[in-house]
Amino acid sequence: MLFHVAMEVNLPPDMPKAEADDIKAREKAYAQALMRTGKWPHIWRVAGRYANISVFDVADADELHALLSGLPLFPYMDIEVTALARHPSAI
Ligand SMILES: O=C(O)C[C@H]1C=CC(=O)O1
Repeated sequence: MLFHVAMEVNLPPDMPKAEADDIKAREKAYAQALMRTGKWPHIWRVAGRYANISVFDVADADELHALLSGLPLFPYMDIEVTALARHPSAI
């Protein structure tokens, strides 16, 4: 099942740089591990914002929630999820 996921990151401006760098490094490792499994096949930076548009390919919304809530940056993200269904005109 495919989901369109929009993530916006809002790190506190007063977070120490070392802490922010550590979370970002753990986030990258977590995200790339999921990409290698095929569960996170697309990620695009939203130009001009600390945000991304992603596509997840998972069994259901419960699996998606488990993966998203495991993101190291999850406590600092606003996330919008849209379930995708096959378009009748798609070939
Ligand atoms: O940079 C981001 O968009 C946030 C997050 C999502 C994947 C990743 O590596 O970082």
